[in-house]
Amino acid sequence: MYVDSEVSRLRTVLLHRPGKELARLTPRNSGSLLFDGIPWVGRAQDEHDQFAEALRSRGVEVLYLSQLLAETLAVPEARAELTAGVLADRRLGDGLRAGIADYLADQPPDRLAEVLVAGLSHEEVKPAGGSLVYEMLQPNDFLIDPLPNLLFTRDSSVWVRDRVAVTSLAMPARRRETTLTHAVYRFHPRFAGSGLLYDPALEHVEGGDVLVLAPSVLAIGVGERTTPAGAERLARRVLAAGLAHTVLAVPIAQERATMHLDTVCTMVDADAVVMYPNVADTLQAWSITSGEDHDHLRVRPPRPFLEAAAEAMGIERLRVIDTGLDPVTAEREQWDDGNNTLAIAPRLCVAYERNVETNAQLEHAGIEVVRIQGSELGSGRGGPRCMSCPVLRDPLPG
Ligand SMILES: NC(=[NH2+])NCCC[C@H](N)C(=O)O
Repeated sequence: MYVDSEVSRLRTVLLHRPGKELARLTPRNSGSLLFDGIPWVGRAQDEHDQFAEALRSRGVEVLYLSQLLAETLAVPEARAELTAGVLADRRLGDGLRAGIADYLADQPPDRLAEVLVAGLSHEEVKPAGGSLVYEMLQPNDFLIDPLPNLLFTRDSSVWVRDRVAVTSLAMPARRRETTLTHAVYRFHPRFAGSGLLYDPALEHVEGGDVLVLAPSVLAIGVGERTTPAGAERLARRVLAAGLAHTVLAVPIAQERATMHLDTVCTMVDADAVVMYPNVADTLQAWSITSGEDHDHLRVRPPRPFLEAAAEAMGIERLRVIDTGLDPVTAEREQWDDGNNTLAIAPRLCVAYERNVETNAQLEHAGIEVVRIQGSELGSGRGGPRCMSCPVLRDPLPG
């Protein structure tokens, strides 16, 4: 497990193939569950399988979160922790809690994993003892909420070199995702001994905001999800552990369209990014380095992001692939995750095929684009980068 850049050869990636949790979305709950439409589940799965195949056929090992979770649940301590987590929900009441506890105790690991991801609705359980809560709920109410955004594995954990940061998700609909990743990284044999850099109890940081610009340089978007306090905490941890010498805090508009830094900027080469043209000239960065001792940080006032990044990365210039799009096309394609590419290697990235103009411009600039369908996957507002958590990349040649 090792990641020191956004672009060096990708070897292992963590994905989540969407399942029954998507079938829980309705027009009434999709807003609070952070989807802009009601995806066609079977087609979303096909699209996701194509995405996984595009990676596999290029030599990338694909790990599936559900499988890791089921294997993790074979460990009694992990099972106890994750079960206790959902039972602690204060909406339940004692009668229903006991009924759900009995139900969960009867499930084998793979079904339990499915319940933890897809949730549990009222009609699926019948508590043996009396429960006012159970009687008063409607058949389709959730007893355990579904996690449709687990698909975006980028956000619930992020690797910085050989350490993993289990993040602290800001939106209520996503908080429980990190109980799953936290358990997987601590209890699954594959990750035994991995050092935890961050945990969900800390200030909000989401993985979509974290870019490993170079082996010792991190950029952290601060906006709708990651708070200044979260960026500061992660910066302290990364600097103290010697995993970076500079962390850039990058303010982004606190809007749905730009919920993470990776919705406006992703790397496509060791010294190049594709960036939403409407922000390319205005993005700023505060730069954070270590002060005299561990407790002190040196925070420098904001400067243009591209300048601050190039300086920290020790390169003359961070190239922006100029998509040259008119503001309307740029806005449409940004909304559909045109800037949210996943690099498999330098100058080779995966992108949604629908962003025709952005992809054409990337190719024009010498970037090979592996196009995938995303009409259904994209209804959750996330592209190839959001849907992937790199676990192993080759070290970036120095
Ligand atoms: N890294 C990303 N850009 N992730 C996209 C997450 C989309 C998800 N529906 C949310 O609103 O949280």
